Amino acid sequence: MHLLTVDTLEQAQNKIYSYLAKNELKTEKIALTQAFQYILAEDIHAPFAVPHFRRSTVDGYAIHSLDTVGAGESIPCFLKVLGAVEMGEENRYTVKRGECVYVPTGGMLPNGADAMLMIEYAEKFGENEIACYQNVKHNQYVVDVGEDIPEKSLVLEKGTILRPHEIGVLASLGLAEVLVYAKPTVAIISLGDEILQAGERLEAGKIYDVNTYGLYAQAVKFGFAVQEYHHVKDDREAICRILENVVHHVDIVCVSGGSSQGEKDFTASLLAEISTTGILTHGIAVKPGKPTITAYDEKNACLLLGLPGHPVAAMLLFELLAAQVYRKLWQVSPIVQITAKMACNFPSADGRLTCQLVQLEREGHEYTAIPIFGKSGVVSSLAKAQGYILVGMNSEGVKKDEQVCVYLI
Ligand SMILES: Nc1nc2c(c(=O)[nH]1)N[C@H]1C(S)=C(S)[C@@H](COP(=O)(O)OP(=O)(O)OC[C@H]3O[C@@H](n4cnc5c(N)ncnc54)[C@H](O)[C@@H]3O)O[C@H]1N2
Ligand code: MOO
Repeated sequence: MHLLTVDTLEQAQNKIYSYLAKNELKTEKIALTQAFQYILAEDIHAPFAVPHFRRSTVDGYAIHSLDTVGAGESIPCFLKVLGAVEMGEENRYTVKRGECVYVPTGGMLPNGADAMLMIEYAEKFGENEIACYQNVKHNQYVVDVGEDIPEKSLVLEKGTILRPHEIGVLASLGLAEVLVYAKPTVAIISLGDEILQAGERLEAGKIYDVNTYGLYAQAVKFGFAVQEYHHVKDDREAICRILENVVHHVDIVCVSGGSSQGEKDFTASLLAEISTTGILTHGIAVKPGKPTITAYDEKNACLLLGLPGHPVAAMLLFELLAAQVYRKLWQVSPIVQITAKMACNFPSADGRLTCQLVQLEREGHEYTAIPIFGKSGVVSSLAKAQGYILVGMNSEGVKKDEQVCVYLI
C-alpha cells in the first residue's frame, strides 16, 4: 500500500515560491494600448502636476468670486466681458475686479480669476457685459494645478494590476509605454485515453476535454500567456516526449490528469525524471486537489504542475499554486474577497483544507453563501459558482449564519 505524504497548501506554495524567487522576474516595456491586465513592474511617479494649468469644469465665465457677493436670482451683479479663452489654447487674459472672460469646460483659467460662473446663471447684457445671478464661491468649478495628481507624487505602485482605470491614469501622464512583468508562458498538457476534442464524435466511455479550455482561461485571467496546448493519450513514451520538448520553452507546464496512482497515472514519475528537483510535493491537504504534484526544473527555469484530472480540482489548484505564488512574487494585492453569511452548516474535511465553491445570493446589503455540493468531477458546479470559501484543516466546519470570507472567482 502506498499512501501519499501530504503537504499543507502553504508548504506546497512555499516550496514552489522558493525556486521561482531565485530567478529575476522578467519585465518588458509595452504600449499602453496593450497593457490591460498586465502587472506594473515599476512605481509610477507623476512627472508633472495633473492638471498642469487651472481648468474650468463648466462652460461659463471666469470671474472674481468677491464680485458676486450679494448677487442672487433677483439682484444681479454686472461684469465686463474681456473676451473668450479658446479650448486647447494658452490663456492671454488677466481678469481684474468687475471683469470676466468666457471659458469652455476644460479650458484654461485666466490669471486673476478665482471661480467660474455657469452660463445658466449669466445673461448677456449689452455688447460687452453680462448680468450674473449667483453668489459664486471661491474656487467654484475650478480644478487647481495638481489637484488631481500632485507633481512627483506616487500615482501607482509596482504590483498594481492594470485595469482600464489605471490605464486611463497612466495616459493622463502622457505615458505611451509602461514597464510590466512579462506574462509567464504556459503549456497545458491534457492527458487521457477518454478525452475527445471539441468537434470529435462523442462515443461511449469518452468525454470532451474540459481542462485544456478551463485552464487556458484561468491562465489568461491570472496574467499568464498560454503558448501551447496538447492532448496526449495515456502513453508514457508519448507524454515523456512532449514534456521533454515543452520544458525548454515555457515557464510553467500544467499537466492535467494522471496525478493519482492508477496504472496509467504517469505524471509523478515523469515529472520526477524531467525536473532537477525531483518531486517537491505529491499530495496536498486540500479538498479537492489532493493528488496534485509539483516539481521544478532549474536548468530551464520551468515550474512543473501535475494537476488532478477532475476539472474543479484542476482549475482551483491552478489558482492556488500558479496564480497565487506568482502574485506573491509580483507583490500583487491578494485576491478580492467579500464577507457573506453561510446559508447552512458546512462540515470540514478531515485533516484537509476545504475549498468549497459557493453561490452568492444578495439580501439587502448582505450576501449569503450557498455551498454548491458536488464531487470535483461535476463540471456544472463551476459555472454556478461565484466564489469559494476556505474551511481550515483544523476547523470543525462552518455553522449556518456564520460570517465567512468568499474569494471571488
Ligand atoms: N485509488 C485512488 N483513486 C483516486 C484517488 C486516490 O487518492 N486514490 N484520488 C481521486 C482524486 S481526489 C482525484 S482528483 C483523481 C485525480 O485523478 P488523476 O489526476 O489521476 O486524473 P485522471 O485519473 O486522468 O482523471 C480523473 C477524472 O478527471 C477526468 N478528466 C481528466 N482529464 C480531463 C479533461 N481534460 N477534461 C475533463 N475531464 C477530465 C477523467 O475523465 C476522470 O474522470 O483521482 C481520484 N482517484
Ligand atoms: O482532488 Mo480530487 O478532485 O479531491 O476530487
